[in-house]
Order: sequence, then structure tokens, then C-alpha cells
Amino acid sequence: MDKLVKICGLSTPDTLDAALSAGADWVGFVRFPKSPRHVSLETGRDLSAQAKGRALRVVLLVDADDSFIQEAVEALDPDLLQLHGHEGPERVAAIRARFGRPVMKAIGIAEAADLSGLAAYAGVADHVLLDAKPPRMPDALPGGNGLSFDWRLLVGLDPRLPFMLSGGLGPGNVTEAIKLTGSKAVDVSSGVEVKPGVKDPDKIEAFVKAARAAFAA
Ligand SMILES: O=C(O)c1ccccc1NCC(=O)[C@H](O)[C@H](O)COP(=O)(O)O
Repeated sequence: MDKLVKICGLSTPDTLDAALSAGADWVGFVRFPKSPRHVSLETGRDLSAQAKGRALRVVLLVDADDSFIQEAVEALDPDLLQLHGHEGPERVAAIRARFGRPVMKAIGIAEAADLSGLAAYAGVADHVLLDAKPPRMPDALPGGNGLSFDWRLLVGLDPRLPFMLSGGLGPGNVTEAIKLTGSKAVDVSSGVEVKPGVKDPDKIEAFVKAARAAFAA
């Protein structure tokens, strides 16, 4: 995987423009109604058109059924689908085959044992997103919680497919995260916000700059 910076949960033209102008490689749009970052099909269509040709467009879905995925694919025409629920290898393979888009499967990490599930996605998913496991609370979101996991778990890891590091990253810690894990790809949502769902253009720019500098070091 090339060196990649992804800004996830963009929901307005201005903050999307900030991400594109800062040089984000991937931009993410959330299609999950319980999320403060959820975009309607109409907004998603417009944002996706704005990003087309400037960044790879990712649509994030959580345990979505085929009709929900179909309408997202038709409206947003994503370059990649991010599956952030309990989709197992068979479901990931089925979605990839049916919708003809590359897929990134999110895996929640809290301890070393959580990494053992990765191998099952080799040859099935195109990428994995290693994210912090969500808190065990009834209303917790499956992702976008601003929580980190212990990055030392990734030292020496052979994930057998390209991985992107996520969870609690921000302009102030992405340098250390890249240095420690050697990750070639990073993803952020809460760390470039002023409050859940409200992105900050200055933080977006600072994050992209810090990640690029760390990749180059
Ligand atoms: O961002 C959300 O609201 C969201 C909702 C449901 C599932 C996943 C969600 N976000 C996942 C992401 O891609 C985030 O970028 C990733 O979990 C990291 O989030 P953060 O720790 O807030 O940077």
C-alpha cells in the first residue's frame, strides 16, 4: 500500500474541500443513521461528486443489507466500501462480488487475540482497518469514538493484507503512531473535529501534514 492518509466522516462541502486541499488520499462518507457523521443520499451524492478524481471515495457501512448498500453505491459511486460492523469473511466476499467495489474490513482491536481474526480476511478483503474496539456501552458507535488501542500490539505484525491504522489518532499523536507501528496508512475522524460530527479544517490540515512528515522521516 502506498503512503495513505484518510479523513473519515466528512459531511460538508467546506470540510471536504479542506481535506482535499490538504492532500488527503482517501475521504470517507458515513452511511449509518445512528452516527453524527451520517450523510443523506443527496448530500453523499454531492460530496462524492466534489471529491471525484481528487481522492479515493470511501463509503462506510455497518451491517448493511444489500438494498441499503445498493442505494449507497448508486448515489455515491464509491471507489471503496468500508465495512465497519460484524461482517464476517463470507459476507465481505459476497458484498465485494455483488457490488464490484474493493472492500476494507474494519477490525476492532483491544488485545493481541483480536489480531488472530485478520488472517480470515486475506484474499477476501482488499484492505483491513485496524481500529480500537468500541466501548462496551449500549449506545456506543462501532467506530469514530476517538479511542486508541495499544499500538505496540502491531510491532512485527504480518497482517497478510494491506492495513490502515485508525482509532484515536490526531495531529498530536499520528507521528508517534507511524513511528512505532511502521504503518503506511492512517485514518482519522474524531481527532480532526471540534465536536462529534463537526470537522475542523485547521485540524485536518495539521493531521495530513504531520502524517506526511512522519511517512517521510
Ligand atoms: O465515524 C462514525 O461515526 C462511525 C460510525 C459507525 C461506524 C464507524 C464509524 N467511523 C469509523 C471510522 O472510519 C473512523 O475513522 C475510525 O473508527 C476512527 O475514528 P476516530 O477514533 O474517531 O478517529
